[in-house]
Amino acid sequence: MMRFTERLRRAADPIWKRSHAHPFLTELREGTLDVKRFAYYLKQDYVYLIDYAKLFALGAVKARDLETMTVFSELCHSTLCGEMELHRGYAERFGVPREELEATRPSPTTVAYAKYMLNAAGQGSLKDLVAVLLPCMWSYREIGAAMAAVPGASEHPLFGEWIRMYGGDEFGALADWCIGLMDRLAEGLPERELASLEERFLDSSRYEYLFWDAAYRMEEWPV
Ligand SMILES: Cc1ncc(CN)c(N)n1
Repeated sequence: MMRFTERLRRAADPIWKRSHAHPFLTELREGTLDVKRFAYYLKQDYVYLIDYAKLFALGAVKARDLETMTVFSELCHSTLCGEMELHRGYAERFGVPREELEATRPSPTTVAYAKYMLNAAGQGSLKDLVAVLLPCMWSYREIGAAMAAVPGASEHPLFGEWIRMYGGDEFGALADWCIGLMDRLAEGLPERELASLEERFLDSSRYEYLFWDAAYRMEEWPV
């Protein structure tokens, strides 16, 4: 029988393909992305990750067993002290002080995506929370691995560090754990509930696409 996450991956394929083909990612892979766009992305991603870390904290609260609770608290810690350290390192290279990074005004897309996730997770149970966060972990792992396989991409003087983080084994193992958890939580659920989780997963996948697009456009509030 097909695993639930296989069904999710298939359903999201047209959206994920659009992300892989987005100029933000093709130019990042080729090393030609405008540094201004990359810096904009990192600042937006930094404030997005603050809410994302809260999502993991909420996962620890909603977990029903100690193992799940422990991994969610590790995910929260690794976001705040591992992933966001990458962003702080880049900010330092760009001469952006830490306070300025943290005070970044979230773009309309950043607000919409982060609040969508927190709202869905806050109102639902652990399976809803995992369905909304899964595209974030899984698509970055897929994007990172694809980029790391491009000869020379991981050694790029600017983008290499980003590619090594998301294409690396540590990030990959955490993404795998989230995939396994989704499958376990979906076991035995009626089709109506599976379809609702799939919709959550697809909406987050759409927001992932929008996030790349907003970064490429360097989206700002119109007024
Ligand atoms: C928007 C977004 N989505 C996912 C990830 C990977 N944690 C991220 N850094 N930023």
